[in-house]
Amino acid sequence: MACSSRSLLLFSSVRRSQPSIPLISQLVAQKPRSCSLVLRSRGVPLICWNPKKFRARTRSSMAEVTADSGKGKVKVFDSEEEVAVGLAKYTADISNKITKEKSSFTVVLSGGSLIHSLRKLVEAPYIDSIEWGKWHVFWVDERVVPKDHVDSNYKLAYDGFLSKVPIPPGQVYAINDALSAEGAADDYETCLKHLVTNGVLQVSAKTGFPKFDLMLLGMGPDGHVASLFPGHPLVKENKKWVTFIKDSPKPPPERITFTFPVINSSAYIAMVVVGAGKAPAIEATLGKSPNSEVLPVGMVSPEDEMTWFFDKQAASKI
Ligand SMILES: O=C1O[C@H](COP(=O)(O)O)[C@@H](O)[C@H](O)[C@H]1O
Repeated sequence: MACSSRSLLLFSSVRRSQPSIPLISQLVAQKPRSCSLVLRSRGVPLICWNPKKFRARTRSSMAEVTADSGKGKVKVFDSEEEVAVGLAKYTADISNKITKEKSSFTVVLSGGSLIHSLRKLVEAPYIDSIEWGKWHVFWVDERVVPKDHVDSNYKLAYDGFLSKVPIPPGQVYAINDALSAEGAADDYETCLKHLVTNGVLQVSAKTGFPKFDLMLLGMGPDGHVASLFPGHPLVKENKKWVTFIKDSPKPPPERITFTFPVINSSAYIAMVVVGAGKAPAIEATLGKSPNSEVLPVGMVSPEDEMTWFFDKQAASKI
């Protein structure tokens, strides 16, 4: 890269060191008199941007509005496709921030539509910018079924995400699918306690519950998060780290789930919600006159930062 105060030239190879969108934005923000960005593949220039065109692209392609709702940052995107790009950028940024500071980055996934929304993270430029070797992956909830069952949240994440990135297999913490719901919840809690003891997982100084770095969560149309359903007594569990349910209103009935004290002790939470079918629960939670009955999604409140990712349909009633 050659860069003078008012002019700037940037070369990069597409596969290994493609500049990230934030880097490009930063460079453009310096307002150099001239700026060429040339992405090269095996020495062959592929794309050339000038800053004026890039600014136009940025404006039209980042159709995103960010606001503060009082319950966290709200990002609304034009389409689900753009939600996926925004989520990839957000996740890569947090991963890079934490992996600069620590030797482990603890990430919790939900099942459901969240995994589809993570698809851009396994594409360039994001996949190449992440220190996958430091990732430790957990599930906020899991269905008590074999790992190769179509209902398994592990299988969903493996097929759509984990099989595409080089996270060491020993740092992917699936439930023990040979156990009962109760046994699997106890076993998972024990596993978390070991990870606290060996320093992979931290504990919140405020609550004494484990403090994960990032939770990437989805929400059901009824406002449930993890396997914590509206009106179910499990939403009030305040001692256990991991618990179980045998009467889930959404099949399959047997599941294990993190409890609210664990969810709310995490540093960052991204709540990813797309589609018109989820707009009523979002209205009840973030709308002008929120419902008197607080849905589980409305109880989510991490220690450091909450960010909501919506497409226009999910945000249509707020
Ligand atoms: O059953 C579950 O549902 C929720 C929401 O799923 P979605 O497909 O409506 O996004 C999910 O977050 C949870 O992990 C899963 O077990």
